[in-house]
Amino acid sequence: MDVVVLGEPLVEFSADHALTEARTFHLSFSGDALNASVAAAAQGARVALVTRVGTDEFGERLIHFADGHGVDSRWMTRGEGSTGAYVIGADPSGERAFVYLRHGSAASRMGPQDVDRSPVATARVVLLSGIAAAISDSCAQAVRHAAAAASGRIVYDPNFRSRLTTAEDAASVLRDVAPHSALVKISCPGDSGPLLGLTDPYEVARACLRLGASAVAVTLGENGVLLAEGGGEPVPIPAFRAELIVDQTGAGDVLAGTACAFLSRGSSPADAIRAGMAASAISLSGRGGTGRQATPQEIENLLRS
Ligand SMILES: Nc1ncnc2c1ncn2[C@@H]1O[C@H](COP(=O)(O)OP(=O)(O)O)[C@@H](O)[C@H]1O
Ligand SMILES: O=C(O)C(=O)C[C@H](O)[C@H](O)COP(=O)(O)O
Repeated sequence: MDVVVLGEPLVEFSADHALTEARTFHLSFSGDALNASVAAAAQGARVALVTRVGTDEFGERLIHFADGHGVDSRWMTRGEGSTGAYVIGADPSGERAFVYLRHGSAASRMGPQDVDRSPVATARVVLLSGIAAAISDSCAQAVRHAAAAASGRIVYDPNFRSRLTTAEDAASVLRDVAPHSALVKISCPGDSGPLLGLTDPYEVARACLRLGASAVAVTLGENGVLLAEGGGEPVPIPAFRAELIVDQTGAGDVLAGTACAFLSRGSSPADAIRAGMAASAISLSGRGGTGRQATPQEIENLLRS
């Protein structure tokens, strides 16, 4: 495999109104692990998603969705617990409001044994996230186990979610996984504030290098990325101009998945991140994290522009 992603795909129900009033929901398929897997597969990488879904209809639909987007679903096993889901509403302030329906889900029952029976140890690049580590203690063990099994080939996205974990526990996973990471992608201030107590991107980059990551991409939304590699000074990379912004959800996941695809074929962290940034700018024109995939040609055109 070029890229293996460990985590929980989610069925997404989204509304254009506040959840206190919404009556109609749009169904799509998302979750950070699925968003990133689909983005990596769109670049031609051989991608496996390692997860569990329920034996319910939604589990079946998630597997079909992954298959249909070129993601190898052989390690999406079906078992006890329901398929993870979440509901998104538009808060009157414009902020997205999330309700998770994932407690005790099938994916939350994963553990180190799921890693052992997957291609993690032999994959070129393995994408792990703080969300995967946050959904249960056994999943946190699986993430740490995968980091050790693919040491030096890990891309890590802390993706802090205060509804799923504490800043203290999330920081502990970051400290444990960073030394195994070829690249840490951390959002500032969203992840860096709670996990590192830092909101200056330069300080965040240096702190992640000190934790042992080989390279760090500090994501700054429309302000792009600050990229740092061991030994060098951090370099700001401006965002590509998005032609159309429909939904920012999942932009970071698309960046991470696309960067994994490029790293797996030997690109430098800087080239991989630039490709990821191009893909995420294009993805903003689609709804949710899997609504719009950039083609390799579109990325090439944007990188040349
Ligand atoms: N409005 C935007 N215009 C252009 N690119 C964007 C915009 N928002 C996000 N991006 C791109 O997506 C990347 C990730 O977005 P960000 O919101 O920082 O994600 P996350 O917080 O999940 O890491 C950014 O670094 C940037 O390259
Ligand atoms: O909370 C979870 O478990 C999710 O997976 C939610 C989302 O699908 C993405 O993670 C979006 O995250 P951003 O890329 O930061 O917009």
